[in-house]
Amino acid sequence: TRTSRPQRILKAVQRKATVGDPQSVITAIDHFCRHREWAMNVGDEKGSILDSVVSEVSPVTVLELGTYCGYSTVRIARLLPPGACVITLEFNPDYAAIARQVIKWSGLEDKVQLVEGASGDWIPWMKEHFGVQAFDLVFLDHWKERYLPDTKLLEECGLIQKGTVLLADNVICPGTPDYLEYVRNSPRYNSHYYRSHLEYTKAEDGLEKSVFLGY
Ligand SMILES: CCc1ncnc2c1ncn2[C@@H]1O[C@H](/C=C/CNC(=O)c2cc(-c3ccc(F)cc3)cc(O)c2O)[C@@H](O)[C@H]1O
Ligand SMILES: [Mg+2]
Repeated sequence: TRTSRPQRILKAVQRKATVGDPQSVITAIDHFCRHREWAMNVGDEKGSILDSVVSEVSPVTVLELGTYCGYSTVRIARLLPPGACVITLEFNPDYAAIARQVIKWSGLEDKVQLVEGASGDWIPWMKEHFGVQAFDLVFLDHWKERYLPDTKLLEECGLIQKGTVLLADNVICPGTPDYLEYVRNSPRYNSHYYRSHLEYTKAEDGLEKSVFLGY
């Protein structure tokens, strides 16, 4: 096909959403993915759970792993108070380029730092390069087999501290069994499963929220 699916998602935003109106960007993407072409955004149902966790945590610094088209980046950034920001890592340059435009259309670029590169390469530099002391909230939505190694790397780098909340997408579908086993069995995390559905479908999926209890 001439264009990529992310390019068609951006077109839908530019056609249907209002510049500077994050909710209209979210609505445009959800409508496109529900009625035209499925895509792996967290979606409206799980997105509402994401919203409630963001509001509950009211984080100052958020890390998102896996930007894709920027749908969940916009969901998170629109709820952040002035001075708070989300750092989002994306290693596919084409997806990053689309996400930058989606984030710009929503008018939230001041609250978002999109970093192009692999999570494993960038996490060790977060303190030095971005002045991050620790993350208040981490949203995991990248390659499912990277959830556990990146969580361990975040721990080793001291970027997860007492009270840090990890929120993981897709713990059922496609599934992240090793990550789930780790956070649910570790004495250092308090975990809760939010049962929901795979974006835009009736299949079961859910989000796992894990609060770090400290060492
Ligand atoms: C190297 C570390 C690393 N560093 C930086 N960026 C990275 C990265 N690894 C990956 N990325 C980027 O993140 C995004 C990938 C996300 C991967 N997500 C799913 O696979 C997924 C699948 C389904 C589903 C598909 C088909 C079904 F039938 C059912 C369910 C549903 C979902 O919600 C899903 O999130 C892309 O932008 C990658 O470029
Ligand atoms: Mg996902």
